[in-house]
Amino acid sequence: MREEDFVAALRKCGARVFIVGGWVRDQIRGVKAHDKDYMVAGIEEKAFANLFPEAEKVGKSFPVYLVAIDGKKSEVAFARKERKTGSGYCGFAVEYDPSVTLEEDLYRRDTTMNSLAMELPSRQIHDLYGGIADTRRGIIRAISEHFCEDPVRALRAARQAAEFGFAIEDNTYRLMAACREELAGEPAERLLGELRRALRAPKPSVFFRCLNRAGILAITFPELAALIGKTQPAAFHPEGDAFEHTMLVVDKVAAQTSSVLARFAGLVHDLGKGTTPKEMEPHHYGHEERGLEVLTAWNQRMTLPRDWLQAGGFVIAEHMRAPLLGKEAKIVDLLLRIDRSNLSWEEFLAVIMADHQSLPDYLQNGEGYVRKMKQVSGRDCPEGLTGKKIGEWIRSEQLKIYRSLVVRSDSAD
Ligand SMILES: Nc1ccn([C@@H]2O[C@H](COP(=O)(O)OP(=O)(O)OP(=O)(O)O)[C@@H](O)[C@H]2O)c(=O)n1
Repeated sequence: MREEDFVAALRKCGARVFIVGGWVRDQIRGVKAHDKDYMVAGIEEKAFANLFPEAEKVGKSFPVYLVAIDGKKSEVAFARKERKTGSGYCGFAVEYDPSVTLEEDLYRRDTTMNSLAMELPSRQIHDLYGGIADTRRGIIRAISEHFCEDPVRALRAARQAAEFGFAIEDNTYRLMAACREELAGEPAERLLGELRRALRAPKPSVFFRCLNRAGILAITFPELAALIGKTQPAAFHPEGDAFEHTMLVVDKVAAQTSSVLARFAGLVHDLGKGTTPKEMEPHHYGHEERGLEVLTAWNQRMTLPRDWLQAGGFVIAEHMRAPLLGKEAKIVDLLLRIDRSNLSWEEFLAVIMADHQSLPDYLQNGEGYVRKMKQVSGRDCPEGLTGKKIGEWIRSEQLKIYRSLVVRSDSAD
């Protein structure tokens, strides 16, 4: 159905139709807007369903319909009011009868930039809370004290600050802080959803810094908050403590690759520094082992995506020794391990480079070396070898190949 037909049918029944939220905000930002969300006011649900029998009802606590408009399935919601009845994001009573007005619907939303509505067909923008000015000035501002009614809005604000390069104003920080208690009871998937989107941002560090400034990093991601104040040798880390170092690394990885997997691995590479005994600081001997324990505990707390867990664990275990190996046999083992990991070479090297600033030849050219080494096949082994002996022969052949390649690349200089 064409948008204009959808709108005309509703207006014939006396309803008003709006595009709301992120799409309108992104028009003002002048960036390619994502999917349109529609909101209708002044119509009974039954009348709507009769008008669009092909619309698919979704949403449990309040009706949202999926309607094919201009070739895309778009969400259509009814103007609604929300009343807090208990804790957490389920503790709401929702009212959505036809008497609910545009003003009431916009008031229950999170921030001014997300409260803009474009009425159709006139395309008039309703800006009740100064959302246009805030969007133009890059300011994230809660509409009212209702902000705290969904505590995950605190993470949304921090994530949108990272995504758009916007600043959160002071009173909104206060409201984010007020979400503290209820955040502890939020489902992990909602927090991880925001973390995933924050990791896609150009500078993911902004997300963690905003949470920290609001005093809620320790509630949401205590493993990262534990890095704050953990000192490091100044000669190697002029940037400051282990948290500052982690923020630097995650942003550097983000500058190299759009891979969320690599960015997560960068985020967690030094988690073990958060549990270094005070008397050992500024050194963090054994932080690789401790880091794996912290990641395991984080996973028990939140159930991380399996591929994040794998990539994070791999980088935690390898990041210190990977660029410092001397023995060829160890280098060959490492190169084969990297190849078997769930990170691509580009992803792994982006993290190591962000952490160490430079790469030895065996890492820089590692992918090519491994490609050649993997050509060795057990089928070519000398007759009479069996079982373990075949494995040993393959390894010694791979080592020979590695040695020949390294010599060649050295002499080519
Ligand atoms: N916790 C939430 C989630 C959403 N919204 C409102 O619902 C709209 C649509 O939400 P959603 O599509 O999740 O996000 P957007 O803000 O549209 O944009 P983005 O996906 O870029 O975050 C938001 O703009 C906001 O008005 C809200 O008030 N509180």
